[in-house]
Amino acid sequence: MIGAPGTAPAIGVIGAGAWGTALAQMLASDGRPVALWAREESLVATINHERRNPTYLPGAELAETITATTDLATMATLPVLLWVTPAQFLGQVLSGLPDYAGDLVLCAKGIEAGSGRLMAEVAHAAAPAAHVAVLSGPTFAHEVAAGLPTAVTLACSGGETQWQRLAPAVARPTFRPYYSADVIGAEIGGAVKNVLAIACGVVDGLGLGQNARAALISRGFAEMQRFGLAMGAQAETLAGLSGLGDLVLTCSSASSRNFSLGKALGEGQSASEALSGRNTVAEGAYTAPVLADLARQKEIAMPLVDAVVTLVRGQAPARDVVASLLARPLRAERPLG
Ligand SMILES: NC(=O)c1ccc[n+]([C@@H]2O[C@H](COP(=O)([O-])OP(=O)(O)OC[C@H]3O[C@@H](n4cnc5c(N)ncnc54)[C@H](O)[C@@H]3O)[C@@H](O)[C@H]2O)c1
Ligand SMILES: O=P(O)(O)OC[C@H](O)CO
Repeated sequence: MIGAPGTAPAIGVIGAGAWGTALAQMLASDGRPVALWAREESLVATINHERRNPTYLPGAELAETITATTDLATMATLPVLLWVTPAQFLGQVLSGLPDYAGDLVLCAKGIEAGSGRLMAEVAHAAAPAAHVAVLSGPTFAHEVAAGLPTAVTLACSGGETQWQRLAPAVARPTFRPYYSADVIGAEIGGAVKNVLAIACGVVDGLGLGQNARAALISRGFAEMQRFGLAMGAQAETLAGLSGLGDLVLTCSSASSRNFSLGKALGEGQSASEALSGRNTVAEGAYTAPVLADLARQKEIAMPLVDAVVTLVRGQAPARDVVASLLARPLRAERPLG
């Protein structure tokens, strides 16, 4: 049983990394009980007894109404689960709950390497009866945990009926979801912006200036639009919180793990040095190669994404990669041309 008798949670969070823990804290901010699943036994004990998560979200004092557990089967009894394991582990962990039939809100941002599947496709295959939604937007975990305001896209595969169920379960005074029915668009914005944030970090690490960063955000958004529209996303979703909003956030701050990975590459660290020794996930490094493959299959030009692949594979130094991007033939600005 999760929680004290009479205080059983109606909502659970799967994954107690920085984002899962911050979401649990946000959901508990009005005193409601929240169940939080972690893989690590020791982390469960620390959260329950010391009210903190020093491994993934240091500095936050966690609400008393959060109860951590390693028992996935108990989580399956809850009607709403926010799924926050990193993108590459969604299928593996969700396969532990194949019969889950509640609302499954996907919060990871990435594309599955190997299969090229977006998160909702992975979820449909692993738990076919679940009602999938995607929550994505400009959300640094430490800010959300501290109660600072933000807004997100909540894209519901079950349309407005599902939104009517989920909005009150997820919204809090400083956490404002906006409805969308465009699941693919919400997923693509979050996955692509992580890759572009690595590129922006490289620009920062090389000291190329703020003009270059703004130019990269704009040309990166053109790549996101080209890819997204070809995959069936709606333009308004890509221009919204989960697309452009999150792109601007993640490309502007070393608080982003993806940006800081790129910054390290720009400062001259090798890809293996920059990637090793992290216990936090920079999703863009795993999404970039599979995204580049998907784009190639669809004959969509994504030169910035290709450049990030070259960098995370350690195939060329950052300065050379930037030089070859700048030497590309001049062309019209049209994002979709
Ligand atoms: N941190 C943020 O600010 C933030 C905000 C929005 C979205 N996200 C997204 O949320 C997702 C999770 O990121 P995070 O920041 O919470 O993670 P994190 O980097 O803080 O922690 C890593 C997580 O991966 C888990 N993990 C490691 N190996 C695993 C395995 N084999 N199987 C299952 N889980 C494993 C760890 O238990 C931990 O929960 C990512 O897709 C990220 O893009 C993060
Ligand atoms: O730290 P990052 O780069 O994983 O970004 C975190 C969130 O996705 C920002 O919205």
